[in-house]
Amino acid sequence: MGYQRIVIKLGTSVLTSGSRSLDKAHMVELARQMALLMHSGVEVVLCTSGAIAAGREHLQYPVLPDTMPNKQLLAAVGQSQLILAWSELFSIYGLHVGQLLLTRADLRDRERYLNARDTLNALLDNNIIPIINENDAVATNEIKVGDNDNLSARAALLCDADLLVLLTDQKGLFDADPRTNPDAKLISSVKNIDADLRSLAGGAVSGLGTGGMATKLEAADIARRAGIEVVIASGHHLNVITKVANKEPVGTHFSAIDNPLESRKQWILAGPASEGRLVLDSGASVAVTQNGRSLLSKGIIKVEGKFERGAPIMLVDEKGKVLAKGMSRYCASALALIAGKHSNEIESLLGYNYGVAVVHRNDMVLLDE
Ligand SMILES: Nc1ncnc2c1ncn2[C@@H]1O[C@H](COP(=O)(O)OP(=O)(O)O)[C@@H](O)[C@H]1O
Ligand SMILES: N[C@@H](CCC(=O)OP(=O)(O)O)C(=O)O
Repeated sequence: MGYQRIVIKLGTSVLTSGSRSLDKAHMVELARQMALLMHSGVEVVLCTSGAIAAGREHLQYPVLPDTMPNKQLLAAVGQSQLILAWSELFSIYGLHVGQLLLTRADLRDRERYLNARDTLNALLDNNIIPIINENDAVATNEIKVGDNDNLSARAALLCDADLLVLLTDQKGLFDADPRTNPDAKLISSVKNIDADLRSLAGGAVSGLGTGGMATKLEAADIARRAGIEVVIASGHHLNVITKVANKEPVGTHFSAIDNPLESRKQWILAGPASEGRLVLDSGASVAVTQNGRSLLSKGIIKVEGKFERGAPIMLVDEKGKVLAKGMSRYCASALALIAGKHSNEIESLLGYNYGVAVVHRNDMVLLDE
């Protein structure tokens, strides 16, 4: 059984072929491959970078101070050029495109998340290619990260894809950065993303890219935990898109986990970055990770960061190892008061009680390897 719905992320390095401007000739080739899939009944969602690069090109490489508003200026100008280019290229193959500019806020808010999902499905149901990019004009912190790798993973969760393809300027994930290590070897398949594997991935070097391999691994981990296979490959490999769609061995393949998260936990995992951290004692760490229990106040050693009730937080052990991501039932200041105390003291200490579990197991996604 082939893939039915594929999210394809094209990094800046692929769209510019390492130059300062969009490589329209290569974009035609990529559009041809995606059109071939669409016409064969495989649904394609395109997550495209390149707005900032396109903006610089359109304005003829203005010398601008490296400020956030100027990056947003370039992205705002470039996005219109980018979507125009994709619209014209796909029209060659008889396909229309629809633009979705998303931010983390759109994916954090459940209603906006569901609205975006409905739009994606409506476009695909009508054989129209959804084209997604970060809404850089308003999403300042995302421009600083500029991370379309993670955006494409969230798009894959949003549209319930069965494959995420991250195309870049390297053949895949290597055991070291191939730019600086000529002896680096390509890793062809990954069954588990652990700290050792993450340590192989450096940041962006191409100068035009933003995410680097580190964000590609973050994206791969989110997608695979939701049951979505992932491939990282070179956007310049001959027929890379059709080959990956046909399950030919190209790039680095990441297996999906056997028991994918249900949709609410996918939403927690792919939701906003964590705002706080709870340090758990050894007993709570075992209870949460090995016994699947909820986190009680007694097991909290330390509360780090400021966050409100319902905010996503990271649960770590005494050595700082990340154990889980969850939604806290209490704000940071309340947790600081009840940390280390027995659950039956909550009411007396706070004057209110949202329940014994500080983070309920149904609001928790385990991340320990
Ligand atoms: N272990 C690794 N394997 C492959 N590439 C790596 C690795 N570590 C760092 N990199 C760097 O990540 C870059 C790809 O990320 P990036 O420049 O952001 O491209 P894109 O624009 O496609 O996101 C590669 O050009 C490479 O220099
Ligand atoms: N929204 C930005 C995306 C930046 C980004 O993630 O770039 P890359 O690391 O090349 O995928 C743009 O279109 O330039």
